[in-house]
Amino acid sequence: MPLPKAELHLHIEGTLEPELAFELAARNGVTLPYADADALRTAYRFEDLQSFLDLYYELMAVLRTERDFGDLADAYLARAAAQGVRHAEIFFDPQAHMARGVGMGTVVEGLWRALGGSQDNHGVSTRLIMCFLRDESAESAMETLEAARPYLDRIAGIGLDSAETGNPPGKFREVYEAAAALGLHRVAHAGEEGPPEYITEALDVLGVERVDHGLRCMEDPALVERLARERIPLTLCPLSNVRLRAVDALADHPLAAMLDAGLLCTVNSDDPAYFGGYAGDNFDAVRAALGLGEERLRELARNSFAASFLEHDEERRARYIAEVDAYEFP
Ligand SMILES: Nc1ncnc2[nH]cnc12
Ligand SMILES: [Zn+2]
Repeated sequence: MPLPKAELHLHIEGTLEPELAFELAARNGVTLPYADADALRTAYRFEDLQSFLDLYYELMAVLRTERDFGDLADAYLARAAAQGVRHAEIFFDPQAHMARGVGMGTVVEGLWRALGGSQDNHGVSTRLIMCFLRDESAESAMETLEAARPYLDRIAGIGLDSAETGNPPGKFREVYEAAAALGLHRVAHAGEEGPPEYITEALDVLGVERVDHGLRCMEDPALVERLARERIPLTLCPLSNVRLRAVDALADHPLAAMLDAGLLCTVNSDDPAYFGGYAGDNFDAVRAALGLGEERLRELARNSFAASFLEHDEERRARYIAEVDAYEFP
């Protein structure tokens, strides 16, 4: 049995495996510019975040119906469960679908087909986090929040993703204020490719409760000290960082140094179909590359539940953490 863990940084569109992409393309009469799943896989060589995002958005063309979104999420939940994920907080990018004429209702209700039965079918509790695309306008983000109003009983929080450089968090101050007034949780990608100042801005201007990635905080010792003191969770994605060249190699990843600095780190998969591994694969990879011992792995798993939005169910959180404490490594 794998180490129990929560996954807190997972883009559902980034779980689209090439085989499912071709199946959905055939179902929806969409032509993909690749001969087959293997040919598509060979295109997964990225220079940086933008070169990944270009392919990520291109492949979304196959997602059209509620059934498609449900099948996508169900496939993820099955894989995640097999790797010890007990709780998943799942990002989705509605603007990328609405721009193609796929409505908010299709996306949310489609995802809910899988999420609604996830506890019973996979033993995985879930939360849904709606992300705004930071390379789109602040007005578009606000319109997206408005479009989500009928579905807010399904949505636990908001996030901010897509091309970071040149799109600082402060651009989205108003929509984050509006989301806070609606009682939504707030997170944002910051410090993946962008500078440490974006992390500070996400905290101070957007009021985020967790920072997604946050890797580049290590360039600013005062910021590291603050993040540690305030117990701000960071959702790190080691295999993503290697594939998108935020770090040269896994052995150079600062995760161990971040834990030593007292940061509340978690390990997640980001876009597992593209980056070579799901949550458990990321744990295995850092264990091997960084020589993390059992207590460090247990700390990462405990952190994932401590940082999750389970405030409505503290009993469940305590049960998950007790499972981590009792876990015996093989
Ligand atoms: N790693 C990442 N960074 C920013 N936006 C994303 N969208 C999907 N994956 C992302
Ligand atoms: Zn991400």
